[in-house]
Formats: sequence, C-alpha cells, structure tokens
Amino acid sequence: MNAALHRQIPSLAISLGDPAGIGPEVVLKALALAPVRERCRPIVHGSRKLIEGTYWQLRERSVAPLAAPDSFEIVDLPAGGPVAAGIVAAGAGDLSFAYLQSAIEAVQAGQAAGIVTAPIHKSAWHLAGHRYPGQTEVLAHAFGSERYGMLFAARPATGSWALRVLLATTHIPLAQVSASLSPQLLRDKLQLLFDSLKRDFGLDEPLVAVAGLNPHAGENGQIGSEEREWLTALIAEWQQRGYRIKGPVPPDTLWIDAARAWAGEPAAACDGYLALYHDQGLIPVKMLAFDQAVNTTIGLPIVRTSPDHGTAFDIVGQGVARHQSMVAAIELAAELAGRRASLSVAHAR
Ligand SMILES: NC(=O)C1=CN([C@@H]2O[C@H](COP(=O)(O)OP(=O)(O)OC[C@H]3O[C@@H](n4cnc5c(N)ncnc54)[C@H](O)[C@@H]3O)[C@@H](O)[C@H]2O)C=CC1
Ligand SMILES: NCC(=O)COP(=O)(O)O
Repeated sequence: MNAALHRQIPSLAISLGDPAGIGPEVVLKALALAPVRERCRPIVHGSRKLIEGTYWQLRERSVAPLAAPDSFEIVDLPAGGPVAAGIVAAGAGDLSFAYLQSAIEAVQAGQAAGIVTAPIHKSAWHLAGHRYPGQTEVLAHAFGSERYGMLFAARPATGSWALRVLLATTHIPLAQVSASLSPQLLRDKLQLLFDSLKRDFGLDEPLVAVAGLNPHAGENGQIGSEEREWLTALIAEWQQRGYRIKGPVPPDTLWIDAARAWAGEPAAACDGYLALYHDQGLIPVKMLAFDQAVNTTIGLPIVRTSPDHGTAFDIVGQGVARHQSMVAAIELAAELAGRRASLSVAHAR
C-alpha cells in the first residue's frame, strides 16, 4: 500500500450493496458533495449499468445533486438479470455479496485503504446461500479477525464524533442474549472498545459505561441474576486494572446524559458505551442520530464503515432516500484511514 498517498487522500472501496435497495441512490448523492470528494478517492464496486440506470431514474425525478457516473472510478461487476426494486431476491443477494467480495479483494491488493459498504439485505443473502449474519462477519472471516465488534459512532452537525456505542451481541434472537453473554465475551468487547477509543478516536483516557441487562440492572438480583452473578464483578475488575469504566448502569437511564450531550446541553456523557444487545444500543443511537450515525467494524486490520440504515426497500426509486449517514460513513472511513496511516508512519520511524 502506498502509505503516503493514502495518508493524504485515501482511496476507499465503496460496495454498492443490494441492487434492489437504496445503496446506489445514497452513493450517488454522497459522491456529489465536494467535502466528500475532497476527503477521499472513491472506487465504487458494483455494476456500471445499475449505477447509470439509478442516475437517470433519479435525474428524471429532478433529484439533485447527483454524482455523474463518469465522475468517479467504477470496478464494473455483473448487473445480473433485471433487478426488481424493493424486492428480496436471491439474485440481488448474490450481486451484493459479489460487490462486497470485490471491495475486500481491492483492499487486500492494496488498492484501497478501507471499505465503505452500502446496505445489503440479509434475507437476500440467505436466499442466495450466503449464510453469514451480515457483512461484518464476512469481513472478519476475510481478514482473519477472531475478535471484532460492531461499533456505532455518530457526529453532530457541527463538531466531531461524540456518541460511540459498541454492541456486545448483534444479530441473534432476544431469547439467546443472556446465554450468549459471558465474562470472556465482555472482556473481549471492552478491550476492543478501549483500544478503538484510543487508536481510532484519539482519546487518551476514555470513560466507558456498561449497560445492565435487566430492568434496574437487576435490582440486586430480584429482577435477573446476570449483574449480581458476574457483570458487576467484571466491571470492578476493570476498574482495579485502571480503566475508567462504570456500570452496570440501569439500561433505561444509561442514555440520559448521552442524549443531553448530543443536544448540546452540559452533561457527563461517557466516551463510549457498551450495550449488551442490538436494540439496547441501536434504539438510542437511531432515535438521537439516525442521519449522523455510522456502523464501523472494530478489530479488523483495515477500516470498514457503513451507514446505520438498511436497504429501505419501501422507498427505493422515489428519490427520497437520505444520504447523510452514507456521507458520515465515507468521512469516518477517510478519517480513520488517515489516522491509521499516520500511526503506521510514526511506528516506522
Ligand atoms: N449497513 C447494512 O448493511 C444494514 C443492513 N440492514 C438490512 O437492511 C434490511 C432492511 O432492514 P430494515 O430493518 O427494514 O431497516 P431499514 O433501515 O432498511 O428501514 C427502516 C425504515 O427506515 C427508513 N429508512 C432507512 N434508511 C433510510 C434513508 N437513508 N432515508 C430515508 N429513510 C430511510 C425506511 O424507509 C424504513 O421505513 C434488512 O435485511 C437488514 O438486515 C439493516 C441495517 C444496516
Ligand atoms: N443493524 C446493523 C446491521 O444490520 C449491519 O450489519 P452488517 O451487514 O454491517 O454486519
């Protein structure tokens, strides 16, 4: 990889996501913006035919601004047969899987410093036989990462990244959450979170809050046993090791200071939050910052980001898809790639 080039303006592989979803639209909208183009060299992995079709369809609806398909680099991949917009289909699942694989190969070949993934539809992947829970696991497998995490970071309209929430468990049924949580899993996730807060976000002594699992964080064992049996002790262990960490915090009040700080009010918000399951972390993130939040995979040797939203099949082709989360995803990827390039140059000295 050409570290000097990537440090100045990183090349980013952008996979187009499910062709039946809003991925192509939000990519064209995001790449039309000067601040995005000033921060990175985008290389879009997807079908040129699909990109051009989306462009002309949106132009007919007077959607603007849009990046012209010849204004950025495209790694042209098969378009497959006709794609039915807004429909879950195996063919579309196969294509979005191939677009992601192509982006992965580009990074492995040193052609890009990171990957930004537009949303895929997980049921379409399953229909096509790609039995991964999501893109995160494909990336972890491709890059040989055994410990990795799904971190959501959000940035207010003015200012830098403020809200950072790591999910301890992700795409599993609610009924399996308790059995999936263990002291070792939480140790791994906490290490990933502290490392990322330091390395990726430049925080020297970050403060982290850990959510309880049960109402009132278990009410001393009256409403669930996880906190009393091991979670409280695990957090005390990390405090003794010198980490700035608190919890288990009752999940209903955990987000109050984060929300106040997000609104610009004085509040004792933490630098990072560990939520124990998907919706415990993503309901507050999406309520506060749906347009500004980014999904980033931590623990990979490369940078990977994605918008916080999905394929939004219900609005495909209408021109109303909001592109701000894709913009934030590209900008965070560029920032993280730049930071990592600087760190590797500093290490090499
Ligand atoms: N980064 C990724 O690859 C992600 C993929 N997904 C996948 O997407 C598929 C659909 O998931 P859903 O739960 O329906 O969530 P979704 O985010 O696709 O849609 C939820 C609601 O939000 C609206 N919405 C979403 N993004 C929007 C945007 N940019 N602008 C305006 N409105 C927007 C949709 O119209 C819909 O009403 C699933 O297969 C899911 O697993 C979900 C989240 C992230
Ligand atoms: N809810 C987040 C999400 O679905 C993202 O999944 P992934 O495809 O990034 O693994």
